[in-house]
Amino acid sequence: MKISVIGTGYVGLVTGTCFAETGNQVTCVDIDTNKVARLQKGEIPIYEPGLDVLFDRNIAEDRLKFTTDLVEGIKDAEVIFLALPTPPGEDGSADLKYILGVANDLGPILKNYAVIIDKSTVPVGTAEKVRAAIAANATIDFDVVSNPEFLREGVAVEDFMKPDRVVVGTTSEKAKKVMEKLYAPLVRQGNPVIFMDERSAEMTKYAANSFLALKITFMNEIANLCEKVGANVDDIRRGIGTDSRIGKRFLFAGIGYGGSCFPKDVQALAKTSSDYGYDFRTLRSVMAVNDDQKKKLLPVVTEYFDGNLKGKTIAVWGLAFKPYTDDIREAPALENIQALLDAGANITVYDPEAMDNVKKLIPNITYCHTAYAALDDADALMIFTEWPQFRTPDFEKMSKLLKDKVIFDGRNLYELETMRENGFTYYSIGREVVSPGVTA
Ligand SMILES: NC(=O)c1ccc[n+]([C@@H]2O[C@H](COP(=O)([O-])OP(=O)(O)OC[C@H]3O[C@@H](n4cnc5c(N)ncnc54)[C@H](O)[C@@H]3O)[C@@H](O)[C@H]2O)c1
Ligand SMILES: O=c1ccn([C@@H]2O[C@H](COP(=O)(O)OP(=O)(O)O[C@H]3O[C@H](CO)[C@@H](O)[C@H](O)[C@H]3O)[C@@H](O)[C@H]2O)c(=O)[nH]1
Repeated sequence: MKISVIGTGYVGLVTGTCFAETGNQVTCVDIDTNKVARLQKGEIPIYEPGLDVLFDRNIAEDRLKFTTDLVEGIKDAEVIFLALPTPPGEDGSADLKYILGVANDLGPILKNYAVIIDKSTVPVGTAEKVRAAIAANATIDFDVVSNPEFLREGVAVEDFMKPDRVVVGTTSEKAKKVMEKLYAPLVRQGNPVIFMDERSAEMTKYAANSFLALKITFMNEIANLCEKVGANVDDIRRGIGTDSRIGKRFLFAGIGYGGSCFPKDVQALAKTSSDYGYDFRTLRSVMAVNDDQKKKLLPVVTEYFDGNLKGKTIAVWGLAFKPYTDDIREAPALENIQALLDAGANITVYDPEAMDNVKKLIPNITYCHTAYAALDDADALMIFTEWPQFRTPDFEKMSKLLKDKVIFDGRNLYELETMRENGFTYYSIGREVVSPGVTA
């Protein structure tokens, strides 16, 4: 098939590359000239494991192209993906200006029947708006389909190539056939392509993200209670996750959820609810609890240093909102670093992939080449991202480098017993505090 992808960010680039990999002819369009120039030179502008192999192969085999020219980009396309940003507007609703802007541009330049696919996360009713915007200027037949994307950053290629399910919102039989053909190579193991009306498809995406955010937030509240009653949240996770009705995944308590999706999508669903006169109380709680959770370790660190962080050096491990990505959107680390700086602390940081992105936002901290370099002469370590390389560090080396052997861990990386054996003071989430000389 001839496919066009408009918007070549995390979703667009993965979508374009993966559909080239299944043998289609793909052109990716973006208005960011710098990004397109890099892509045309064979450079991937994001860090996404496994994407490079597919990207290089499909460019070499001439199935994957990049352009800034929309007319050229959609020429002869049977399928046109909209993988454009939908950031939160001032009132929390998803801002549709990018999607509707492109929809307005598409009308006059469509020259053959095409299925236009909303891949972006968009509120209920958007497909109707996109259809109306295109139809206002179009002279030929087209369909608009809602096809939300469920990939996770860091494992995007795997999620895309082997999706748990594909959700397609359309009532057009013609579009349905195109979508079946497009996705057939990705669902050969029998994972379903679930057809529904477009409003339900749009809502499914928000329901999925909000439910996952709720699941994490519930565990974060259990963790907060564990700290008070003297229980261990990791044991509770294992104890409940083995119940197949609950499931093992997305039960890890921590320093709050971040990223480009959960925060904005929970907010957007809450806004949709209030627009329709429904008070979605669990969503309001999820947002409020997560805001607090992200700041949870700040008073703990401050109290440890007797209420005064002035002149203290805090080492930070992890900046990305999660491992295996350089994405720092809504990353808990950033808010915490800013608060520590405001309190007069100095910061030394290490992240294997995300430091370049943070440098642009927070230039006045020390970026280190290794995790250990960040610890040199620091008064304490804070951990915000569970990169695998932080999981089994050399505790002896850490002891020598840190001025004070204290760790504030927002991701529960270490066993309490290990920290006790190594003589650290160790604060984590939903577990007892480890203090040297104090037995469990
Ligand atoms: N990032 C994820 O993991 C993920 C997963 C599922 C769904 N989504 C949803 O997918 C959508 C895109 O997210 P993303 O993370 O890929 O965003 P992104 O910011 O990484 O990429 C969007 C791209 O669109 C380009 N763009 C903006 N206006 C344009 C225009 N008029 N023409 C062509 N290109 C234009 C931007 O330059 C940018 O490269 C959002 O709705 C998001 O909620 C994201
Ligand atoms: O048990 C868990 C799992 C995740 N998180 C946090 O939740 C956030 C989101 O993580 P994850 O869902 O893995 O990353 P995303 O790439 O943001 O993916 C989510 O958002 C995408 C964009 O909508 C969807 O496509 C995906 O299905 C959905 O998982 C991160 O801050 C994680 O640290 C936890 O705190 N505990």
